[in-house]
Amino acid sequence: MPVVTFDQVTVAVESDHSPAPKVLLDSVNLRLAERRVGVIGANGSGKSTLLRLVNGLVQPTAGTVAVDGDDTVRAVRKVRRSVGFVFTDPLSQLVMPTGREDVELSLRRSVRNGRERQAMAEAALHRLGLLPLADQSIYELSGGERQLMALAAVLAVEPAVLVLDEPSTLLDLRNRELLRHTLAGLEQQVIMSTHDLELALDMDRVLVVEDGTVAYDGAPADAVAFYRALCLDGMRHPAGPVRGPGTP
Ligand SMILES: Nc1ncnc2c1ncn2[C@@H]1O[C@H](COP(=O)(O)OP(=O)(O)OP(=O)(O)O)[C@@H](O)[C@H]1O
Repeated sequence: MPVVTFDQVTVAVESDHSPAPKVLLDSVNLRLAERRVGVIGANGSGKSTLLRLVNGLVQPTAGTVAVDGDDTVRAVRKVRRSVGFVFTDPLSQLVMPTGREDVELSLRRSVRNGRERQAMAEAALHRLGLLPLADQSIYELSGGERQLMALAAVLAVEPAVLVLDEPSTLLDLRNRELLRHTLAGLEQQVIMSTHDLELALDMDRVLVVEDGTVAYDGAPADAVAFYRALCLDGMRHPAGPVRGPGTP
């Protein structure tokens, strides 16, 4: 299994609202060697930032991130060959008119032979039940269908590490189960952020990100319990308890 390491990683950006930089992640240390790593946490806590560091889409302001010892900044090309990244919004990823063309484009670098590439694309589309939609315009697909198509395009090249940023947001129950089943059958390492706590429970290890730090790191059930407590506590302050409509 690949090993992804974060060594004293801080990400800070210039802020329009304050002279001090805004800290998105603060001194994160991690060694991820499990097959299934989940990342959960509130909106804006830093999950996407953490994931984007793994393939060099975000660079650390301080510290280093490495995949099997390869620095994600200095060896970014090598890292990107082994790390596949699936975005939350499939339209920021799918660039070709149809899903089939997109999957074939993904394979272009690694598979020179055209027929072989077509066969591999066919297999990747088949795996996610997408063959009937393969030649339809991307813009005529539903959000969930596009999300699966983006996953097929990344899975086709069989990256050693698969990073998924909230992959189930647009999926219905059936397709969410298909995603779970697909992830369960993958050989490679998966690092996935999600708001779907049931999906998080399928992982081997779960990180809870809170305000730019890893507030909990451990077994999925414990991490989910920690996160629930954190959220419910958060609802009690600073604005007071959340009241439903009609609450006196
Ligand atoms: N380039 C940037 N410049 C300024 N602020 C940023 C930038 N990227 C992210 N942020 C801020 O950093 C924080 C963490 O963002 P991030 O996208 O990592 O959160 P998240 O946990 O993935 O949230 P969500 O669950 O809503 O997707 C947010 O407050 C966000 O507004």
